Amino acid sequence: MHWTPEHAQPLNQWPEQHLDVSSTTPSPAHKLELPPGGRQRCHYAWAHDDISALTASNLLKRYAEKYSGVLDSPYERPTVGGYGDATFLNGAKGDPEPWPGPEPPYPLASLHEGLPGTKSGSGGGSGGLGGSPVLAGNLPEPLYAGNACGGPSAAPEYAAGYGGGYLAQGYCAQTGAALPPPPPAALLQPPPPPGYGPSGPLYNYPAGGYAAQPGYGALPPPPAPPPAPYLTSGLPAPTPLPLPAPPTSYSFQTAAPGAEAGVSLKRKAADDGAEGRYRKYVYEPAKAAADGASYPAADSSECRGNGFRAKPLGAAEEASGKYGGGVPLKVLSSPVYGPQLEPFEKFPERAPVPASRGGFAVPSGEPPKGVDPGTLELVTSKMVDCGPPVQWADVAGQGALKAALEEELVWPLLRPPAYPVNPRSPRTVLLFGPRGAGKALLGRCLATQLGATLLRLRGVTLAAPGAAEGARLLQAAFAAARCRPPAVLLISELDALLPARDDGAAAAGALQVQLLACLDGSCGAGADGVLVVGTTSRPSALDEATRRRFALRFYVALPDSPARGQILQRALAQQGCVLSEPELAALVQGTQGFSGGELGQLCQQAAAGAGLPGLQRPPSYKDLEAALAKVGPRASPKELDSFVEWDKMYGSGH
Ligand SMILES: Nc1ncnc2c1ncn2[C@@H]1O[C@H](COP(=O)(O)OP(=O)(O)OP(=O)(O)O)[C@@H](O)[C@H]1O
Ligand SMILES: [Mg+2]
Repeated sequence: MHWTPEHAQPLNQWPEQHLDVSSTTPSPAHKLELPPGGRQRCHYAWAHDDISALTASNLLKRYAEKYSGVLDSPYERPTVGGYGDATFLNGAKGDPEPWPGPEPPYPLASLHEGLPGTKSGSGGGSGGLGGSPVLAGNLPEPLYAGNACGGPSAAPEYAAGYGGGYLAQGYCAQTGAALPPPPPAALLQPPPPPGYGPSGPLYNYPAGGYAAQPGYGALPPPPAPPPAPYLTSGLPAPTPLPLPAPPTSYSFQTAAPGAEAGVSLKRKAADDGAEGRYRKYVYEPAKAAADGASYPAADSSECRGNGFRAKPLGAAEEASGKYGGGVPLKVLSSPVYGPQLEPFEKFPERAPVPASRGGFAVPSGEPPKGVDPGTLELVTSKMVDCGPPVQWADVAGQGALKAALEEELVWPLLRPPAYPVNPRSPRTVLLFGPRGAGKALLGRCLATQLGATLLRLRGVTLAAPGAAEGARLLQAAFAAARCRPPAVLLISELDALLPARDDGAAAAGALQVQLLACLDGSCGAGADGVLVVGTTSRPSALDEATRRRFALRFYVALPDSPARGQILQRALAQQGCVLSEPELAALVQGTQGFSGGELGQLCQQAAAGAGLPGLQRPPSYKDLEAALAKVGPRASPKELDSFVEWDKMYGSGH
């Protein structure tokens, strides 16, 4: 400052002059009250804002020397008790008042932004560097306009856990964790909105990473999160995003959900969440029976329905009796779902029937009323199915259908007390779909699940001897079923019992009349413990009277690709043929539209092509390719469409 005589006068008489700035720290006498609003302006008598070039360069040089070390040195968190926000924000030490008035024209990040608990967007003394809080924190006050008027002379210090009035609601004070030195460049930009960090990854997962998804196997936890990148916005990391919904899919071995025709989204949606629920339906290649049969033949002398072994009654069997009539059954508990799923429990053993009565006999020893004993004997010997038990897992695919059958039919029949709402659980179900799609197989499976004796009839067989004879056999079958509960009466090709719509032959009518009477319960079908399963590949041939007699009507669609693969593998394994993965995949692809029955025929055809009977070697892929020329799918696309249409109109959906 150049001394002149005017300067001898008292200060306040000094003429307005420009200040020759040599320090920006005004002496106490010059400390200004902050003007309301707006940025602080310093107007001293001698202040003027143009300084000589020499002075400016001296200043720059001095500051450059003085602070070059600071800029290069790592950021050290200011010690406790240093200057708090107040100092910085207001250029007046310890002044707790927030920066008065409206925010400065643009949201400057205050010195403390970037520290959890700092007031975001607050008017701040940080000047010139565009909201570079921490960098600003490193720099001396000359760079802060706010401090030009009495700011601290040293880098501001932050009280650990600072919680002064400047903190916006909801922010927690910095807890003393040293902040990593911020990337200076990143701090030169205006603070991004909360939740967005620098160009690096979004910091949005909890410190411990995501918990493994329940049920779908523990997802590998994501790598430990990097140290929280300093968010230039100065805001604490946003709350973690909600965990992603676990993936939805059936857990048992079939195609992707919905791949099976007619699978209702409702049921799928209802079941998607039950992880592992359908695990019990997983299709397991059967243990090839010694004689190569698809199922180990049961010992027919012990035939009790599906080849059950007789076993002395246990206490549980005594206690039951719901379906036992005179023949108490072990109380079946419904299969346990979910991860703790037990392997499908052995279906109950049926109580032994004294050998003297053999075969299918009335528990009380009395033949059912109105039924000729000879006919009864015929029915018993011809109709009782002594095939091996069929578990859900023996039926490839059909996941949603199996679940519907179990929930709407098996459970209510097995556990009436658990279903008080529906005192009369359905006792009639119609399975319709293409030939060989597995309708009879499912009927047998129902008998196994119910621990029931299985009586099998074929519409064609009943109709063959004439309607009158057929009607008599039908009546005997129902009576036999009634006196050996629980029993499943499986009537295949139901449509054959009805007169062909076009010829209206009266004879067949008698058969249909008998069928409807029996379905109405007049010959035992309504009795407890008798389930009638009708199957047809011509549902449209059923008239309304017959259709309405079946409380449930389910579409048995052709197997999807995974199911075809499982059926092929099982059939070929029984012939000692093992295909490579690519060969099996090609075969599955090449048998699109085949039913389970047709796949079995294909394998038999291939085996036949693999050498003379008795000299056969296991069929090879080439034999299968050759067999494809002879065995093809019977159901036409038009026919398949008609099934879907009928299902939409009359099906129970699943
Ligand atoms: N989903 C499946 N899983 C395993 N095997 C199957 C499946 N579908 C059909 N099969 C096999 O195909 C053959 C025919 O099955 P099934 O008799 O149940 O067909 P269907 O629908 O009753 O035929 P139809 O309409 O001619 O009476 C059986 O050997 C059965 O084991
Ligand atoms: Mg059948």
